[in-house]
Amino acid sequence: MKKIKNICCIGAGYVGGPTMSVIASKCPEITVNVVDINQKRIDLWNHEDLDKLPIYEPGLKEVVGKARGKNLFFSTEVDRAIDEADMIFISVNTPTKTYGKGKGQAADLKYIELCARNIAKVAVNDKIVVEKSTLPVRTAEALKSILENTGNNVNFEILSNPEFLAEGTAIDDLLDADRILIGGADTPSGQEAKDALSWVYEHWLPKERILQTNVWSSELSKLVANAFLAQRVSSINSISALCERTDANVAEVSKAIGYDSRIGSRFLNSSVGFGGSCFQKDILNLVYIAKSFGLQEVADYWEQVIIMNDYQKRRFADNIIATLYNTVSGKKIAFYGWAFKKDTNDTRESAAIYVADALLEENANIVVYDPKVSKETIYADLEYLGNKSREEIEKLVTVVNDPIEAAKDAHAIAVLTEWDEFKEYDWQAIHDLMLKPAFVFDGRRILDHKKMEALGFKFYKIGQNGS
Ligand SMILES: NC(=O)C1=CN([C@@H]2O[C@H](COP(=O)(O)OP(=O)(O)OC[C@H]3O[C@@H](n4cnc5c(N)ncnc54)[C@H](O)[C@@H]3O)[C@@H](O)[C@H]2O)C=CC1
Ligand SMILES: O=C(O)[C@H]1O[C@H](OP(=O)(O)OP(=O)(O)OC[C@H]2O[C@@H](n3ccc(=O)[nH]c3=O)[C@H](O)[C@@H]2O)[C@H](O)[C@@H](O)[C@@H]1O
Repeated sequence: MKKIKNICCIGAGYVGGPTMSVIASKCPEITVNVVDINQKRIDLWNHEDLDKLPIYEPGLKEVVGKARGKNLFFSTEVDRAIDEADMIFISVNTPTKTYGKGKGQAADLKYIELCARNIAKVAVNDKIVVEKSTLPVRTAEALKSILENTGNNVNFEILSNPEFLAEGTAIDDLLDADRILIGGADTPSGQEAKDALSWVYEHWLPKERILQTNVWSSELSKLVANAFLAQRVSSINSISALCERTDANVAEVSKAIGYDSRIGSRFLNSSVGFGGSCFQKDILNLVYIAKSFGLQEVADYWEQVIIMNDYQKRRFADNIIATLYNTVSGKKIAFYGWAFKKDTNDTRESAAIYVADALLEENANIVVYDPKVSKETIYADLEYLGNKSREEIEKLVTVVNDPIEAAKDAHAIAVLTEWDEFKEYDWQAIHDLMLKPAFVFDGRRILDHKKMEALGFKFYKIGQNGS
């Protein structure tokens, strides 16, 4: 069996960085080069202070600290890394297209294509090329065509190996993955490539968890896994609206249905809406693919997951406005949390951005506190939406490093991320500092209804009326 000696990963982002760090730490005999065109990002990966890594992920700095400089290297020398590698992972971003055909739905594959052309140009010996990025089903076909038509007559074996890690738990997810999915061609060289990649993962995972399939099943399974997960969140969020009208409690409903082993209890936490760089992007991609094959009903079915998520974010913002006597103009509203979930500094598609946008439309003054997100990121997120100028945003939105300061003289607090520290605050002290009546809108269901009411708050929790 072919034993891989040198791996190159193109793309040092939320997936490339942690994934390759774990591979390097578990496979000391393999040299792993993680390369990126973003010099600033690479400099941070190489920062001597491990607290300055470009990504915050529990356990990441320990893994990087163990392997970096030994068999794990971060650099911008893309061509050299491609040349030296037997196996090349492509882990670049695949955002939703913002222009042209498929705008707003299809995946933008320009970065993938650039990688393929670069690999083809540089490679002078056979390579296994692994799709790590999430891609539309049948992308491997396009990759193969580019590699074979622009390459130096070497053999490229293409595998699909989608990543299932979740941010905030990336290291644990990688170390103890439920499964590893490897799609490849059903030919002797395809089988050899699949076995070579399986061997890498077998350094720390039992063989039974490594699934081999054809390429198309693997590519499609990644989109389907995210669609099913997001669908569960939208399903329970749709029920949260019904709970608020009927005095049912969404947590009790989740628990009651989750006890059914066919349904299962995970991923049934009602919230202000799912965020993150992938759920929406991947479902839109699935919708686009279904439409492109003329499967309109299939497309409509999955699009509803996004529609429900948008509804949930809007509903949360509308409830704040309605509860604050139908006007938030000039009122100070503190946001606790900006990241799309706890334990990450990632804010892509975070519900907080959309709730803020809706309140800014009503001229609210927003003060944000998030333990891991920078001021610049928050401003950039709002600017990216394009509804307000940078100047207007800076006038209406303040970012602070202290949750108590955020609460001072606020009309309301909205909890947008489920950071553990929010549960530990001295909420009595916070209440004392706020204007009265002091409103708290819990979009993450992390605070106790009875306690908050006993402290004097007017307390609103997604999916639940009263205690
Ligand atoms: N973020 C997540 O939790 C997960 C993401 N994925 C998928 O993994 C892929 C990557 O996602 P992230 O790591 O979050 O993206 P990211 O945006 O954090 O990182 C991508 C990196 O690729 C680099 N890059 C782009 N084109 C390049 C090129 N031609 N040469 C060298 N570097 C280049 C960018 O500079 C960037 O640093 C996406 O397809 C995503 O859908 C899959 C599972 C989980
Ligand atoms: O392809 C990807 O990018 C990844 O997308 C998700 O991972 P991630 O987005 O990092 O985080 P999740 O834990 O899935 O949370 C996504 C969003 O749903 C929300 N959520 C999740 C679970 C839940 O019960 N309720 C809920 O509102 C979270 O707060 C968050 O905003 C998947 O869980 C990963 O398996 C996948 O690899």
